[in-house]
Amino acid sequence: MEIINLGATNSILNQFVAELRDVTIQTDSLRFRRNIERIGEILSYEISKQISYENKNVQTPLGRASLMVPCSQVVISTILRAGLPFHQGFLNYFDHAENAFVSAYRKYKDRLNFDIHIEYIASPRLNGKTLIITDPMLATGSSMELAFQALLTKGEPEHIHVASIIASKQAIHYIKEKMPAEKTTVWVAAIDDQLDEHSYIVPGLGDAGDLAFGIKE
Ligand SMILES: O=P(O)(O)OC[C@H]1O[C@H](OP(=O)(O)OP(=O)(O)O)[C@H](O)[C@@H]1O
Ligand SMILES: O=c1cc[nH]c(=O)[nH]1
Ligand SMILES: [Mg+2]
Repeated sequence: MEIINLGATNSILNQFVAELRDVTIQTDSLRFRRNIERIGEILSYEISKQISYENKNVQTPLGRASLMVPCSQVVISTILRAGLPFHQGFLNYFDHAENAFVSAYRKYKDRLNFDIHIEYIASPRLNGKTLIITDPMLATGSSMELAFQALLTKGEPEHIHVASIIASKQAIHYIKEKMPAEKTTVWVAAIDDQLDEHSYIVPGLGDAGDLAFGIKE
C-alpha cells in the first residue's frame, strides 16, 4: 500500500494545515471549513495524476486541439460530518464525479471507550470505479475501516484512494492491515505520532467536526 504524505514536501498546503491546527485561528469556523476545502482541492489535483486518461480532440475557434483528459469513473465518498467541507473541495475539481455519503460516529460506552456506529449510507454502484474516501481525520482508523466495509456492499471498486488531512501513525498501521494493499493509496497532509486517552490525535487539531459545525450535544 502506498502512503503519500504531501506535507513532507514544502508547499502552500502546509500553511492551510498550520491554520487548521492553530488555536488562535481555528475558531474562525468559516476559515476552518474553507481551509479543509482548499486541502481537498490540492489532494484532488495530486490524485488526478494517478487516474486513467484518454485522448480527446477539441474544436477551438481556430483549429483542433488534441489533449489527454481523465476517463476514470470517480466516486467521491465522505464520512459525515467533518468530511463535508473536505468533500466539497474534491467536488470542486472532480465535478463530474458520482458521490457517496456514510455516517459514522463514536458511541461512548463510558468516558474513554467507544464503538463506531454506521447508520446511513447513500452510494452509487462502485464496481470497477475509482473510489476516493475522504475524511479529514484518521485517529484510530476505525471510522475509515467501517465506512469502507459499508461501501463494499455497493460493489468492488477498481482502486481506492483514502484521502485525509491528519493521520496518526497508529491509523496508518491500522489502515495498512484492514484495507486491500494492492489497490489502496493513502494520501495525507500530515502524520502525527500519538493519540491521547480519548483517541484524539496529538498534536492534531482537536475535534474537526465541532470546529467546522459546532459542538454537538
Ligand atoms: O479514526 P477514528 O478514531 O475513527 O476517528 C476519526 C473520525 O473522527 C472524526 O469524526 P467524529 O467521530 O468526531 O464525527 P463528527 O465528524 O461528526 O464530529 C473524523 O472525521 C473521523 O470520521
Ligand atoms: O483527533 C481527532 C480524533 C477524532 N476526531 C477528530 O475530529 N479529531
Ligand atoms: Mg467529531
